[in-house]
Amino acid sequence: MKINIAIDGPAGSGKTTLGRELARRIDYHFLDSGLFYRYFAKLLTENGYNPLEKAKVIEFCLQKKTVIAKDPKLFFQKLENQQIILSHPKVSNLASLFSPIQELRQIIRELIRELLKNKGFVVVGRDMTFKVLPEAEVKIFLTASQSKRIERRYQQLKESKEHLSLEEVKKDLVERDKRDE
Ligand SMILES: Nc1ncnc2c1ncn2[C@@H]1O[C@H](COP(=O)(O)OP(=O)(O)OP(=O)(O)O)[C@@H](O)[C@H]1O
Ligand SMILES: Nc1ccn([C@H]2C[C@H](O)[C@@H](COP(=O)(O)O)O2)c(=O)n1
Repeated sequence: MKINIAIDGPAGSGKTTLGRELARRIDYHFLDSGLFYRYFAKLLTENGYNPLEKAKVIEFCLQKKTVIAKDPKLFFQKLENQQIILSHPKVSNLASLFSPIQELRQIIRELIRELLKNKGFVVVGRDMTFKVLPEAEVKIFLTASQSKRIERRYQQLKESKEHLSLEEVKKDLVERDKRDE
């Protein structure tokens, strides 16, 4: 019988690295909740919404959630196809503008719970073990010191095309830690 495994922890703690590898080894689906926030933020922006128009944003996202829940396979395919674009720091910035909207967070949490009900997922994200999937059969909380995580993120970006200075990486990660508190 399959179960769900939730991995939580701050930015740069290694959730994605561990989650992907674990899912590969035990032949589970891997789900990165951060991609959901990024997907919605990108879609909202492309459709002309801004985070100040809260009511409109919520209405749009509720509609999208219903459509996605009807055909999860198509949605997973879209996330897979858009992975590189969604991982871009520009999309990360968009996500951080929309993700403080509590109602949007609730919509995404409900969507994730709906998609995970058939089990067999390794899911990663910063509120996975206590807000989204508190009943997950296995819960892992990863952490590392802030300075280690800054160093890792800096190296990670250095290896990609999106090279940022150590100061920029530090500022971004410290801000993200504050938002996640
Ligand atoms: N245990 C580890 N030791 C050293 N480096 C690691 C370790 N785990 C992950 N890393 C490296 O740290 C970087 C960040 O890891 P990863 O993307 O998995 O973190 P994350 O928690 O998913 O971050 P975010 O929440 O920002 O998406 C990657 O370059 C990864 O290779
Ligand atoms: N469980 C989650 C996952 C992500 N977010 C927010 C935080 C960021 O603003 C954005 C992108 O996350 P990332 O892909 O960088 O991990 O989504 C969240 O609030 N809860």
